[in-house]
Amino acid sequence: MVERAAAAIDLERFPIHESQSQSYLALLAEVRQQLKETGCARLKSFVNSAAARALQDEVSGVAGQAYRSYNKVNPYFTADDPTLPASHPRRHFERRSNAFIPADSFGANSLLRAIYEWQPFTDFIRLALGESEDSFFQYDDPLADVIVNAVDPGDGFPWHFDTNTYTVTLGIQPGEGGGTFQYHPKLRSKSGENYDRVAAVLGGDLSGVRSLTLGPGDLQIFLGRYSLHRVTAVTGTTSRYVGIFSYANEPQMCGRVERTRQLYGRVLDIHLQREALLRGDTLHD
Ligand SMILES: O=C(O)CCC(=O)C(=O)O
Ligand SMILES: [Fe+2]
Repeated sequence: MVERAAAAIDLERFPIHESQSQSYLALLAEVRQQLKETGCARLKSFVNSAAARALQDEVSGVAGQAYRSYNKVNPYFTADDPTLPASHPRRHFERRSNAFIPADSFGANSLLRAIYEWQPFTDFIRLALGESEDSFFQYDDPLADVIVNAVDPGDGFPWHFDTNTYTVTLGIQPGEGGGTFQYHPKLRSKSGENYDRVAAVLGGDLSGVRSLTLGPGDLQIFLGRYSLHRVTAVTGTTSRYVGIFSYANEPQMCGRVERTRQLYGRVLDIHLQREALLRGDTLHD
């Protein structure tokens, strides 16, 4: 498993297995700089082309297991607030169609999982994000630790801020057309929502917006909590596949029961048990 990850990653350009080397430190500095400047770091062809093709085959083989859910969302995933003016960003709702291929589709033989499980990969992501060993853990959720976001032709993902601080994605299949990842770097910050500028982008002002297509094998580290972003509608006949690797700041973190049911259409014992632990009982509300 470990060897598969090492063989899949272009270690000449991205020597993430040699943490003491000069080139490792240079790579780390470069990624950190990109994150500081734009909130988004992209390592093009991080996975070599043979492995990228293998990932495409692997994901196509389990795409039928994707769970689809449809809803209307605002950029903050919050409920409508009729006390605000109609033009307020929190009242801007767009249709979101979402299909996640759950993590249990990627078992012990999965190359996508092998990359996620490779310790040098986790360490590199952790250091790039400036996290310490006691504040950075793989997500402990067998349905959600490593998943694929599958966007079918006609679908997209409207403007939003992520709930989590960062998202680590791996391009697998871009789709024929569309499916562009667009983001406005650092549109909001800890100190303010910047609603005026958010409203401008929602209204079509793309002047501060950057666009990129995540090619097969490209790795992206993105600080999605502060940068408004979307995926434009996919066109053509093939779906867009992006692997999503999840991490948490505490050990043993897994999804809440309600949210897991929304995203995957089912829950596992671990979700019920952890929630019971948190709540102290297993009674229904
Ligand atoms: O598919 C992508 O490139 C990003 C999706 C995204 O923004 C998200 O899952 O929050
Ligand atoms: Fe996002």
